[in-house]
Amino acid sequence: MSLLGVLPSPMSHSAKADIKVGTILRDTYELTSLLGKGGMGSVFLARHLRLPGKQVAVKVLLHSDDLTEEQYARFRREAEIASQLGHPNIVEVVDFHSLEDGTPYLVMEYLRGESLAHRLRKGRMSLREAFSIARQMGSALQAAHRAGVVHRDLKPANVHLVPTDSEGMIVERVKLLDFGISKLMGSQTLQTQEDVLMGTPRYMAPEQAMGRNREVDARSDIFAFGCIVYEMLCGDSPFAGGTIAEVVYRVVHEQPESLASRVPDLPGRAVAAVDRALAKQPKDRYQDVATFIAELTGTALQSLAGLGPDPTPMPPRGAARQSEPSLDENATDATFVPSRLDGTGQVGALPPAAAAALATPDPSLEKGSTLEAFRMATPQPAAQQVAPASPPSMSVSRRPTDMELPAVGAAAVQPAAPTPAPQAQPQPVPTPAPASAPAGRSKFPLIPAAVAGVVLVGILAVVGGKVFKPSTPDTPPPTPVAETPPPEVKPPVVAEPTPPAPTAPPATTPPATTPPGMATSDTAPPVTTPPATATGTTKPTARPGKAENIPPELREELDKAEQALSAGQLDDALRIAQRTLRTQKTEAALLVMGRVYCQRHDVGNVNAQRRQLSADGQRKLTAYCRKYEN
Ligand SMILES: Nc1ncnc2c1ncn2[C@@H]1O[C@H](COP(=O)(O)OP(=O)(O)OP(=O)(O)O)[C@@H](O)[C@H]1O
Repeated sequence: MSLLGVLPSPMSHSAKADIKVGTILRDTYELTSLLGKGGMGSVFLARHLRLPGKQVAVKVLLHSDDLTEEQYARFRREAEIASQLGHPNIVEVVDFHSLEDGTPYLVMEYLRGESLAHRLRKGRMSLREAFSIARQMGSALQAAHRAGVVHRDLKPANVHLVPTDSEGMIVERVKLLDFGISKLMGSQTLQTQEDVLMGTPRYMAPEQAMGRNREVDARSDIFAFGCIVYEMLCGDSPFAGGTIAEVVYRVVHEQPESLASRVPDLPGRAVAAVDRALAKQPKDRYQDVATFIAELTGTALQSLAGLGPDPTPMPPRGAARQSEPSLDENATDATFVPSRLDGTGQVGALPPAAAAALATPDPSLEKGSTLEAFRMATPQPAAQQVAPASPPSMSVSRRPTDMELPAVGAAAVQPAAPTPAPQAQPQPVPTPAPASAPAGRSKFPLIPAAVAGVVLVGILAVVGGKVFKPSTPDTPPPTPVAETPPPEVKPPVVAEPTPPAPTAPPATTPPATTPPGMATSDTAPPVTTPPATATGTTKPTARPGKAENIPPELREELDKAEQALSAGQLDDALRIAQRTLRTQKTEAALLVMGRVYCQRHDVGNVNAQRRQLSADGQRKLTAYCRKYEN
């Protein structure tokens, strides 16, 4: 059953009020505090009422009485994509449901720690720390791209740094968030329509800033990734400052100040890699994330993903109608989502204040979101960002400049073939419309018009030459921060022909013991055809009716997962088992995961695993879980 099976049709959503702290969703999740508000909804910390001690983050779609199909599709997509990618560096989605009134919500793992955006307020990072984060991001992005998904809204706010226990040390695990506007490669759904601005201007690739959404592919993510690496290494984003129009202009036309002049002690290799990632033309950028990471850090990105059959990309969902933009009134540093240049008069229909914001450089935007230009020009309520409830303070000290990392000799991942982008076509110059907003189109009529205006400005800038003279960014010199050892990139476990990802370090190997109540044969039982996954995709499934054919290197990984489980290292067991699923879906991996969830009393996930098991596997899991009841 698809995640959407539980939801009513979009048109039936009728929530009349914002959800409040204290609300209990479906007798299961009690909202305990507000974590923040984004463009799509509010994110709450919540506790699971039947699993004492289990905390989750619940994202509830706001204003669902005004919900358009596009917004609904975006929300649904976020849930589906994150749950199906199942990568240790991508936030885990554990549930998706709707309130009695139809308001959809999605339940994610609760991420402690802080966003990369928050971290970057302290200034630039050491090379070592930046590389560690970049490698983990790269691993997640590579998995997404291989699954046919382009994120399209990579920015520091969507990268979370989670302090994690590993092998007796605290390391930081990167988690990528917010697949809300991601695009399935080759899909022609709403997300690929032309002439709309989607993403966050400061991190948008030129083709994206121009609204050429059919040209957006994995290489657009690489551009955004390059912007983030630039910012980590020098403390400022490459295209920051000024109005939205100026940012768009710079993204499309101007080279940012070279990292070499801003941070002279950076290795030339890193400078060159970032320069190439930021190339204006997709064909001049890296064609895949693995090559970018290899050239940036000097060490190839490793992944199990190349070992087995590629996961089947999720089929595009029914194309939802392109309609209202989905910027929420409370969006903070939010993402632009579609506002059409459809000749309805919305193009360029800027309210005077927004038009002024486009034309006038605003130095106060140096550090903030480009969206803030509109917020300042339009009477929007202040955005809310609420600090997480008692985030553990993670004192990760950095080392003094550590400009060269030793290369870990490792086999390069065979890069996935990039999706070729169509040749850029000259864009027609839209005719500016009168500066008045059409009434009654939206609850927040100014923002869509303003967003559409940005696209117009971007296109005008591209086609008509230098429309705006951007102000010279007044950037303070980077402050070298002497800090500490960031999370190490762990030495890989070599598995032939391709070693596993360095972002998911293998568990230390405890003595192999059989887990309590689990026969050894549980790890590779004969299986029958498992039912379709909860999300209805066609990932490789275990073979029916005979023992699984598991390659030796995968078997080795599964053994490690078993050993970690029996040693009580649940995180490691889960991570290793999940990692193997990216190569081949096996009953053994599903059983390891199911048993981890049993021990954690995570009923929802136990059931999710159970549904994918053979009858025999289900029996074994049930027997095992009995021991952990109560
Ligand atoms: N799983 C999570 N655990 C902890 N905090 C989270 C989680 N998901 C989101 N948040 C926090 O909730 C806030 C809102 O997040 P959300 O993804 O809705 O919006 P956003 O990314 O800020 O905006 P937009 O979606 O418009 O780009 C952010 O501060 C984010 O860090």
